[in-house]
Amino acid sequence: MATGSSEEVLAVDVQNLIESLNQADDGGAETAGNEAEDSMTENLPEEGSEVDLDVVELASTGEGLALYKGSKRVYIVPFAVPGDTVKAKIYRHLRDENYTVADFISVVTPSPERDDSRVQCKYFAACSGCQFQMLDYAHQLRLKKRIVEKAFRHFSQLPPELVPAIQDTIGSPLQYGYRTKLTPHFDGPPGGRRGNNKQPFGSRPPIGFMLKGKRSTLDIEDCPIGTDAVRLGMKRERARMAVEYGKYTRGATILLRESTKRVPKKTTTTAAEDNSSSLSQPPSERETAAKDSSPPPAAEEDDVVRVETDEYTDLKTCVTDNNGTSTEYVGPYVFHNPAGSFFQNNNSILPVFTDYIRQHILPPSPSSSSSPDITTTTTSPSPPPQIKYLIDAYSGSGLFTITLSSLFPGGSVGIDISDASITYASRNAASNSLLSSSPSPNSLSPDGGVRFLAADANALFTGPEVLGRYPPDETAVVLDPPRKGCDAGFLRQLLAFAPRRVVYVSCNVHTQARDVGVLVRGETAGSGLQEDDGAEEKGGDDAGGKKKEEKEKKKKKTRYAIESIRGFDFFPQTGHVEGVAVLNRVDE
Ligand SMILES: C[S@@+](CC[C@H](N)C(=O)[O-])C[C@H]1O[C@@H](n2cnc3c(N)ncnc32)[C@H](O)[C@@H]1O
Repeated sequence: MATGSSEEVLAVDVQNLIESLNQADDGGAETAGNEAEDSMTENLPEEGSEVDLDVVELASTGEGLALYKGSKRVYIVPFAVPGDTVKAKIYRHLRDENYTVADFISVVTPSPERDDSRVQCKYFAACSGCQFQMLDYAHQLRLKKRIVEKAFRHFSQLPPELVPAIQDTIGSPLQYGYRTKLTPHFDGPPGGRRGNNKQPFGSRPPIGFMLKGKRSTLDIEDCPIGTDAVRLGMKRERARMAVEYGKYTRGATILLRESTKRVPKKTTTTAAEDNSSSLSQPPSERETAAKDSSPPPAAEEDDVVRVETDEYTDLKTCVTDNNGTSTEYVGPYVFHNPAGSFFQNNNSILPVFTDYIRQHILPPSPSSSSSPDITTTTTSPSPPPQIKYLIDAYSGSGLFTITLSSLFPGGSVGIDISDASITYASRNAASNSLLSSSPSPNSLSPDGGVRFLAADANALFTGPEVLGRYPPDETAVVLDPPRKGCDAGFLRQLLAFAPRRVVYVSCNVHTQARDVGVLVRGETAGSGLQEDDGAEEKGGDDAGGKKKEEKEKKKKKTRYAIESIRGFDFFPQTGHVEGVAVLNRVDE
């Protein structure tokens, strides 16, 4: 079970529910372990039978946790919310995992929170996505706040006093029609083993998403969380497959990625053209339209969705070529991306989200904060130095590096393991007039510009570039790793580097909580760095004294305090939430 995986998250929720049931029980002395054993020896309903279950909790994976006839065994049932009584079919009793998995059949008595008229998708309760559709949106946001709370309670391994109250989840402006990327798939023809099956399909295979709880694909005509352009793309791809299915001998995933061509209605000076546009200006004060060098949409007029505003017309199309380019606008910035590589999937929330990161990447000014600045040492009356440098680890095609760069006069560097994303990141910096004046495209020199490096994030700490050139006291780091989080080596090196401020963004709040726990507990700065042999100390001269002082400093523990944590709803109708944790180095 990988840390922060759905299986682990579910297992933790089940265990906590069993413990709370035990505590509520009169005979509370019984342990969760005993209870689990009892639940396996009790008469369990037969696999395949249908039973009524009372849903008492919502797991952080989006499923309901239910009980059967007063027993304390936990049943996992999807598409159900606390307060529901549902009819479910027992799928499997999992002895090791200590729970039973069941398929949802129907609602017997609805929870007061449930209103099925809210459901906008005809595949609800069959497709594995979008389990929250029956809930009011405000309620979905409250549930996501709770998911973040539980993640930090159970996965950070921090005492409660070190975790501030989780703030309210910021909602998505669009709650349907928001996903700029969908990837329906189809399976290969039956009867063959991977790769060896050369038989063509006899008819168009089902194209869609996984059936909930099954290893088969549900044919999906339309997906209402997709944007209009993506939904049109889905229709077009299904029509193409109805003709071309015979060409395929294997299963495949179809890329549907929205791309925007922005056509201004009146001439505006672009940031790229305006030489007076200063890097230190916030984007709101720059001219609006960033230079768009994207090609015009090649699609037929029928495949173009037009979105009109006072200033421009957006022509939205759907890219299906993984090696193609997609273009998105976030506020005044334009981003070109390799269509098959990572870019955030909900464009509607990105202006709100990137503004929030802009507001929090630097410490609050003393006048705007009632609490003392915890990065200021208590013994020194002098204010801490200004933060001038930004490191964007796991930068993708530069979303944060570019939207934050005007706050960092010293310079910004983004690093990502994907060559394609970094090639586009440099192009995006140019399109937004932010390229460094330094001639070498891979140079990290902090000269006020924006730089990108195609490498593993650990490379930040292995060369002299960042360690030598980005003073930790004047550097902020934004982290946005993939779902599995940061690796232990990266966190150790980050602690050794000890930047003043860290903003950790993640689409998996469980691995985020784990990693934030590591940063808050801290490690000895300098661990992993080469130790000196202490020869100079023996002389007891000035140089020796300095060396000793230096060594003492290295031994100091670097740790962080959490300033704030909150979720952003990038994924309405689902149980997923994007977390943002803001951390300050604690100087002791
Ligand atoms: C969640 S995405 C974030 C991208 C970007 N911050 C954004 O919002 O568009 C995670 C990124 O981490 C990159 N990545 C994965 N493993 C990495 C590693 N070991 N070192 C550097 N980047 C990595 C992926 O290529 C991907 O672009």
